[in-house]
Amino acid sequence: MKPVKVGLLGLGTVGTGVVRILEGHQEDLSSQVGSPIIIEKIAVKHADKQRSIEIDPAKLTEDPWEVIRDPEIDVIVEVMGGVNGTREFMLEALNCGKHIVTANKDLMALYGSEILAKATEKQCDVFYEASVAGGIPIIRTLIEGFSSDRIIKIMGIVNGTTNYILTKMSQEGTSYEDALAEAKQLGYAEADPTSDVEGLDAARKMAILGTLGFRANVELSDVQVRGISSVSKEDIAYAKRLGYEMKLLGIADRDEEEFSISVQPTMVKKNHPIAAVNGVFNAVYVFGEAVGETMFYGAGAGEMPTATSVVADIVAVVKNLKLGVNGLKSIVPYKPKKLKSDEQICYKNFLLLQVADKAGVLAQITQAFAEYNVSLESVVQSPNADTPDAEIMIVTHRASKANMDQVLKYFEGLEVIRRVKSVYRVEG
Ligand SMILES: NC(=O)C1=CN([C@@H]2O[C@H](COP(=O)(O)OP(=O)(O)OC[C@H]3O[C@@H](n4cnc5c(N)ncnc54)[C@H](OP(=O)(O)O)[C@@H]3O)[C@@H](O)[C@H]2O)C=CC1
Ligand SMILES: N[C@@H](CC=O)C(=O)O
Ligand code: NA
Repeated sequence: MKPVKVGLLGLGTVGTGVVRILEGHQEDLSSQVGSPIIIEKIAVKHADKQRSIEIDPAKLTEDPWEVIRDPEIDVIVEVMGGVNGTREFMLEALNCGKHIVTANKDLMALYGSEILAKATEKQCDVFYEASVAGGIPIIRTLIEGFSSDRIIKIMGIVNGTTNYILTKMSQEGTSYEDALAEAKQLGYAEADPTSDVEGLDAARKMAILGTLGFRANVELSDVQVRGISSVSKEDIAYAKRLGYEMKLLGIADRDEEEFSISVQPTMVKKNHPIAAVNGVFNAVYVFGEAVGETMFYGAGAGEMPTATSVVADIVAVVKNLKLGVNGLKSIVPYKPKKLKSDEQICYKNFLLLQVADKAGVLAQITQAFAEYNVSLESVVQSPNADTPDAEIMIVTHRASKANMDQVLKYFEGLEVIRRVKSVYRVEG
């Protein structure tokens, strides 16, 4: 049994987990694929860095090209991150006939179609299960499990860092800054956590899920993005008071052939299963025309859950090697991309307004909604303890994004509205 040789690019949080699993589960793995899987070489930035695992120093290099061009290596496992440079490494690895396993959603969201096309040309596998929702096998599920169905909606908590922060703020009253520092320390956050908190990491993952679910080429620029940096403890408290949990939700939904994809802080009704997903856990809810409701749950980030998906992808590559069927499994989007207009994007909204506490105010506000055909589900007014003003919480029925934008514009000219404090999408 000739061993299958793996070259690792990166030995950080995820790379370390990959080494641990490949070493710790070697017997199980080799009996599944019929060969030992061994790590031949590892590229790192700092070869002399102290590591939490023991590594033969002869395997380490600071030159990724040495790994990519090593003729002994069959599979390149890319867990170093980044886009520029990494894209070139991946394309060259494919040119050298090597299969790729990557956890890099930035790369797959931006250059996935180029990399997958090259893989098909070179009859190589490119698997990227760890790039979305860490340890949850959601990519495999969309490609294989739902190959027979038509996906109508995908709704996901796909960023562990922000779910950790929102959960800490909601359940323990932790400050945003402290919760983010903890998420960094636990290895959940990206090298630059701005992409977590501003929703970009989730947007990249939703672009990948949208492409797989709708079989159209969804690009990052097609995803409307808002992060959690403006979510206050007060917003979370108001959400709770009305029976909702605040979550950073990626939502991809379609009507017939037209779809929209967004990432935004969303108030989710407490009885929806996704509202109960807390901490670093992720969940992806998928509604298929035939299957109906399904939901997949698990750790979305962290060393061992993410490495589980990476190693499962290595196993898949090796099984294909044995069968001689590499390069056949990537989904090439074949449907035309038709994005919904703002008139077609409809959902419920929550608004928190600070208003003058005097007669006729409510009438002026409801008039604005009536003007733009937005119907209201509930209106709650309460005094504001710190000012002579009042606060009004409003939940609308489903309304088009275009009409809601008009209402908000109208509010800018209303003297009785001191401030629109918050606006959130509502689900469930
Ligand atoms: N952390 C997580 O929970 C998850 C991460 N991912 C993705 O996995 C990838 C890796 O993440 P993570 O393990 O957290 O990242 P880390 O920052 O922990 O590790 C990065 C590794 O890559 C090495 N590296 C960086 N740049 C270079 C370079 N130019 N040449 C050679 N080696 C380099 C570093 O070397 P050195 O150690 O010497 O500094 C380090 O070992 C990213 O794409 C990330 O988005 C996906 C899902 C979950
Ligand atoms: N930073 C990401 C890591 C996994 O993709 C997250 O927090 O989800
Ligand atoms: Na996954």
